[in-house]
Amino acid sequence: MNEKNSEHELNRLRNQIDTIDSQLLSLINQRLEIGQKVGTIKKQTGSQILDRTRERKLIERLFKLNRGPAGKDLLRYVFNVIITATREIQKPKTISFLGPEASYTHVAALTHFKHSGKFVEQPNLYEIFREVEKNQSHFGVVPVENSIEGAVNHTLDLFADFDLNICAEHYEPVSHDLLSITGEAEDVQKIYSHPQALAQCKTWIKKKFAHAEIFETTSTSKAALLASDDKTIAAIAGKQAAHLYELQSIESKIEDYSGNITRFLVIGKEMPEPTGQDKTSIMFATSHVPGALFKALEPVNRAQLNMLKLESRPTRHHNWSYYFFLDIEGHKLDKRVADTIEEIKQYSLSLKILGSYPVFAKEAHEA
Ligand SMILES: C=C(O[C@@H]1C=C(C(=O)O)C=C[C@H]1O)C(=O)O
Repeated sequence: MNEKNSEHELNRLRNQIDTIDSQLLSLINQRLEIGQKVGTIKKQTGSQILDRTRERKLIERLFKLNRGPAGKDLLRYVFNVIITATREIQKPKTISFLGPEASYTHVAALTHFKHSGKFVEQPNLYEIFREVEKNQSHFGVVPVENSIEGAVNHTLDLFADFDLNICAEHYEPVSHDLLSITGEAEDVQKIYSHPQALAQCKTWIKKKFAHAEIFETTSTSKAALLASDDKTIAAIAGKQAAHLYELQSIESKIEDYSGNITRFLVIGKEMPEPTGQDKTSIMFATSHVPGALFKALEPVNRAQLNMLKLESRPTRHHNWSYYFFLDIEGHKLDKRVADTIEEIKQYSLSLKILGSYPVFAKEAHEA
């Protein structure tokens, strides 16, 4: 095929793709409209939006119908997104995240909710908790722990101030870029980022940008936004922020350790049902006497429950008194878990169940 012919053929094929895309768009919208009608019936009959049996049958039917080249994984992935959107339209959800757009919390929120819902940015973590408490948002997404830097203390402290449930957990890989308008290292005089990201890259910064002044921002995307206005500012942020704020990468993967991952929590007022693979998070304060923590944890050991995490934070009410944040295996409706929590309560000054929720399964968010 000569150049002219192949260009002609390419145009013809792309026109076909455009026609198919128009049909797909129209079909997706038709499906969503039908979903809305199904939603109205469910509301009248008082039935639940989610119908897992119907969803499973629907996917199985498509697998049987399929003649390729699409594989099962692709079909599951594509239809999962469409089904999530169909569920969402029956009962729209509002989700608060740490703004501005393209922060890691935003990315985690989008991935967790499969881009379905109304995503609203908040200027800080406190506002996320407050929006959910005031019923302005159904859910909030907050970072709680990073594999390099450890606990996000601010989030833990907010659990003491608000009575909200943990409804889910989400793990999101985090890889940082140094970003600026020009993408030239010699233009950089200041480095902006969230304290967690700065800490995750501190050795790299010391080695490569010892001369730069460091400034903390409320989020990595806020740093990117500020960098998009001044070529002497470089932001440590993710690829999504680079894209959104039209920044160039000076260097990628600048975190001090690879495999960097952040655990996020979805907070809300819902209480997830047991799934058989759950975690329960509690917080409690022990009295300031020798052996208090040991006594409080003994029931966990006796019940042979797996302890998944233990963190401590000052209560801020009295010096040297602490809140302990404990994650254990199982759901609070499991008798063994409920009895253990009752026992811990007896050795605690106060105890709050933060929630029982399914253990994160990566596949659930891919498929
Ligand atoms: C549309 C419905 O509601 C939900 C969405 C489904 C879908 O997108 O096909 C299927 C089952 C339900 O979880 C339904 O019940 O048919």
